[in-house]
Amino acid sequence: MSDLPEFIKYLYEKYRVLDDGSLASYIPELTKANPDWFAISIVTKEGEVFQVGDSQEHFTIQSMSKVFVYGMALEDQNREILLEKIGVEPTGDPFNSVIRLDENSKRPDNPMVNAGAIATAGLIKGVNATDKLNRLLAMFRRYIGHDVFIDAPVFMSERATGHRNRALANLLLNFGIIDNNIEEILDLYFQQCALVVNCQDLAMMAATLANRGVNPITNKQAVKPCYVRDILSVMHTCGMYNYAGEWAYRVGIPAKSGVSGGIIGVIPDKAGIAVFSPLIDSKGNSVRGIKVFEDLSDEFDLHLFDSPLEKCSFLEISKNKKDVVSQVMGNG
Ligand SMILES: NC(=O)CC[C@H](N)C(=O)O
Repeated sequence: MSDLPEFIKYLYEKYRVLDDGSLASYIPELTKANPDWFAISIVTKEGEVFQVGDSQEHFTIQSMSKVFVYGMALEDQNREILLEKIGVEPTGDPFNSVIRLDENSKRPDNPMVNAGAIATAGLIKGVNATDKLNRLLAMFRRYIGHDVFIDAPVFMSERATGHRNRALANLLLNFGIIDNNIEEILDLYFQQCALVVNCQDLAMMAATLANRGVNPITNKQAVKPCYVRDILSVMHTCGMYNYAGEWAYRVGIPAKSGVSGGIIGVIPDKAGIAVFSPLIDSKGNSVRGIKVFEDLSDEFDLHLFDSPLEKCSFLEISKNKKDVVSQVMGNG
């Protein structure tokens, strides 16, 4: 019997009361989120689902989309062409910074920051804008396993206010990274960010990556297995922006966050994890999300560099922790 269901309930209770952080407000529509929303979902590579809280609440995927669109660009172009246009170096800068793109004058540092993600959107193939969007939606559908749609008000809200992203796109054009259909590329980028998901969907998408690109429920291949390694590498080094180093140190799970308050993490060959709580810190990462991932990583030895000898059998907790959990949950 796995201890996981009880443990995530415990984490939910432990961090529900934490109300640090604030709602993202630079995209006006995101301020409509309820700060109390909180969910933890885990999907194993066999398709088993464990979850607690508001796991069916809808929100937009925001920057977590960058992971999946990067995978699609890898398939559409190939590794070398992509590397010429977009690097794989962490920036240490905020996700929406223009500084390094201008200073480097060549290419965005990585596909997980906005500059790199806009460049990635520019590399998606299709005969016209509609075709590109349809291909993108079909790709998301393969990961999630059911029909998907775009939140039009969030899309319009970001399109109307995304001046910084527009500035990045203009710099990318200046450096010859994207061609001059800037508004079309930005639309695709804003649309991918406005994809509607819930926490369970996110965990399923992460589980698909954990399962080498195959959705554990539908058994459909969402991305070619040879690219999963590339995707997880950039998640590991760049997925948490200017917190990526500390995250790799403390949590050690390839992950990606979004300003709507989600964080996805991939445990290769085991499971996908998603936490959703819209209160974010100054770096754009969910406050409760970080805490939950830290505890899960510690408790189940999920850090990539935990010694294999010390790793406990997946999803079982220690006797001491069991006592703490029982006390908090009121059944000890
Ligand atoms: N970190 C994020 O989630 C940012 C995504 C948002 N759509 C933006 O471009 O600013």
